[in-house]
Amino acid sequence: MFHSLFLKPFSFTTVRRYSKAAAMSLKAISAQDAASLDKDLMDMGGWSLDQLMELAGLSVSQAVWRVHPVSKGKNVLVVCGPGNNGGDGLVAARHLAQYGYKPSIYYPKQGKNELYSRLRTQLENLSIPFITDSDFSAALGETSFLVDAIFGFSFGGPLREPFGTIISQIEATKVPVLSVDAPSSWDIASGPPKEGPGAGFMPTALISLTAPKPCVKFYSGRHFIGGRFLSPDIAQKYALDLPKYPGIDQVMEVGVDAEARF
Ligand SMILES: NC(=O)C1=CN([C@@H]2O[C@H](COP(=O)(O)OP(=O)(O)OC[C@H]3O[C@@H](n4cnc5c(N)ncnc54)[C@H](O)[C@@H]3O)[C@@H](O)[C@H]2O)[C@@H](O)CC1
Ligand SMILES: [K+]
Repeated sequence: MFHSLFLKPFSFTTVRRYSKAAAMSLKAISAQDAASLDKDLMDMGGWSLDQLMELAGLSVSQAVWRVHPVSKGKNVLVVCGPGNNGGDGLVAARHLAQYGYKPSIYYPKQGKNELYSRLRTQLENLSIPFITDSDFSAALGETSFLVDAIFGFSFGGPLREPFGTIISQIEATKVPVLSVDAPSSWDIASGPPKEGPGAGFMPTALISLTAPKPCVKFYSGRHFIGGRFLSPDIAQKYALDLPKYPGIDQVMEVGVDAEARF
């Protein structure tokens, strides 16, 4: 099932801030279809997971630059989950180091895929620190920006520890947060939990990869689209819009408040 996302009417200020192309409507993709789309890209489209993750992570790093340019503070804490959303965060951290940031990574439950081990090696070779559980609170206090790469479209069910505690800590901080693909702890379809960790979690910015997920209708904040690898045939199969990225950008801001219509 697909949902259309239409941007709220733009004020004069907003029109000046966002290009006409960026004011396009974008259709959302369900978690199930997002997983199926990825499989199609890899099974039939000739893509490998590494390639998709590299482009997703590159988009994330460019969104960080837009929201929090290095002049605003070099310390960026990237919190990574055990799946591919965490992998996007690892790739983004590598780019951020190349851009002049000082990223650090909190990776409490590293996934088993050897791809994550290779990304970790690349980061360690750039002397990017992986912080320990006991240092997480202090790192939260010291960072000027946080990337939430904990869970993406495969998140489901009540939060299992240690992630409930981690989300609560992030929620309690005043540090600006960019969430990758979905605010972690939010149900991909029904949005923020009614109570408990994540119930009050509203990141400063969100980057949707390939297409917004339905939970974006509960989101208010800066919203970007990234993952510039969608081909027209796949877009057509899933009835998605092909975002009109400007020039060589890997990311495009699509509006401050997106509103889903069902
Ligand atoms: N086409 C795209 O847009 C691409 C998306 N990618 C990324 O891949 C993500 C999806 O990756 P995955 O399918 O690996 O899944 P996720 O990274 O969303 O999460 C899966 C992990 O979270 C754990 N988990 C799920 N629910 C939990 C709960 N309630 N409590 C604690 N742990 C829980 C699972 O055990 C699993 O380890 C996307 O959101 C996106 O960030 C890219 O890496 C590749 C291409
Ligand atoms: K996330």
